[in-house]
Amino acid sequence: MSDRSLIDDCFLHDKDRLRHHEALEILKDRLRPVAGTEYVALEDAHRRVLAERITAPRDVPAADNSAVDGYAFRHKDHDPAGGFFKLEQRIAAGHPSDREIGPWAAARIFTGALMPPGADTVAMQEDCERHEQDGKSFVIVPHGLAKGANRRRAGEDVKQGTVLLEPGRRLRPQDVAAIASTGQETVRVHAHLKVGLMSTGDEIRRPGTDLPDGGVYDSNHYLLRGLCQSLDVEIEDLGILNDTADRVEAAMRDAAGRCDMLLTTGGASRGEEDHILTSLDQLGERHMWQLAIKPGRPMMFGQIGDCVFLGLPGNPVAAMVCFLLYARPVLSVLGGGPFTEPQRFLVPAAFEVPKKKPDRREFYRGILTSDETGRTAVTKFTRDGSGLITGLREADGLIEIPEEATRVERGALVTFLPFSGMGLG
Ligand SMILES: Nc1nc2c(c(=O)[nH]1)N[C@H]1C(S)=C(S)[C@@H](COP(=O)(O)OP(=O)(O)OC[C@H]3O[C@@H](n4cnc5c(N)ncnc54)[C@H](O)[C@@H]3O)O[C@H]1N2
Ligand code: MOO
Repeated sequence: MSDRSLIDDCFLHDKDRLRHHEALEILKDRLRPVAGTEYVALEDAHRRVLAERITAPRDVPAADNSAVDGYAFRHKDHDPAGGFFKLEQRIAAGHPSDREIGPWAAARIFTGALMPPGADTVAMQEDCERHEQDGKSFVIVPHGLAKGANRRRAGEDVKQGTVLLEPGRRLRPQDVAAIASTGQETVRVHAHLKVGLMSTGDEIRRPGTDLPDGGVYDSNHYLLRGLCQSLDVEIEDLGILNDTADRVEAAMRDAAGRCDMLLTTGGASRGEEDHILTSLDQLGERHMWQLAIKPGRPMMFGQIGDCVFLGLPGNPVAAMVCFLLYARPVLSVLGGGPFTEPQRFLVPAAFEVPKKKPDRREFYRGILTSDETGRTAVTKFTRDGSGLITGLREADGLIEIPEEATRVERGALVTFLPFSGMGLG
């Protein structure tokens, strides 16, 4: 673990602040899953974190069956010129037949119906011709069908005993479908985490109320609520706290007793009106504060008893960037999942930055576009202010510029973190 984990000087140079990768190491080192487990019906399993290994108890599909509506027969009776078969039976899905297909015989068969004994190949009905003669039915099958054509094999999707899903997986619709395909009707998942959301600042007001001079509407609450909902946690709205030390401390103590995690915004830097830091130090332990990143520098991480504490900066852009980079993996681990890193892609820059401060990692708001040749490229939201929700609204993701970079050249490959790879659809 880093020896810079307890830096507490707001006025350090970036090179002395904790770096992004060191912050991730501290988080990984300190975090353990805390959510208990429960059984839920498959109807309620979407987005929950799996707490058991799912193994296929049987082959899926359970037996050979037809992939099309058509005619099933023995391939060896079908010569290169095609075949003329006597229709002897009719097999629909859910109504298997145990009657053997003999030489030059075929069964009318429908998609999903089990192959009759002896048959190994199916011709699609559109490719066949039917004939009625002397009260009997015949079918002419065209030439060129390979042995096994249009037959789905038992176990071709999943073999009995295959591990379908490991614990820790956040279940997507197709994962729930895979569990359903095994016949299992309930599934063990991690219980919802309880997350307290608290906004701070004398100037902050909820929408729907009058805004006094100098007032600011509490956009961060709705930003964090939505971000948390993408992780399916239970949210407790702790409202807005005024900037008085006693109130902030009492509210944090109270919430920490009930919540698995407490997320605050605002009051993270060390102005005289910023009480989050002092309250955390009074009530619990601070594991990090002040990162060499932009935006998001004053973010803090600590714990109050068993409650994990993340103090996000008040500026909305910094709050969102810190949530996606740090709060999201923290919530995932606490909830029984993996430490989720954002997806990263290298994309050509359709912008340039002539001068960037070294020693800190910067995150710009990135908008996908195409360059002159039609290739996908990324451009930067032009203004850098950390209070501009417009940039977040217009962006498709974040552009990550590493510590050592001092400029960005147009056309150079830059790292792009799509919002869709951080749980935001
Ligand atoms: N002397 C220093 N000043 C500042 C530093 C520093 O290191 N030294 N850091 C700057 C950085 S970087 C950031 S980021 C901000 C964040 O500081 P705080 O977390 O203390 O945030 P506040 O001062 O409370 O608010 C900042 C800004 O955000 C607005 N805000 C706050 N809460 C909300 C909300 N719920 N919804 C919408 N907007 C909100 C608030 O009105 C302020 O405009 O500090 C710098 N200063
Ligand atoms: O984190 Mo602040 O938003 O860097 O300005």
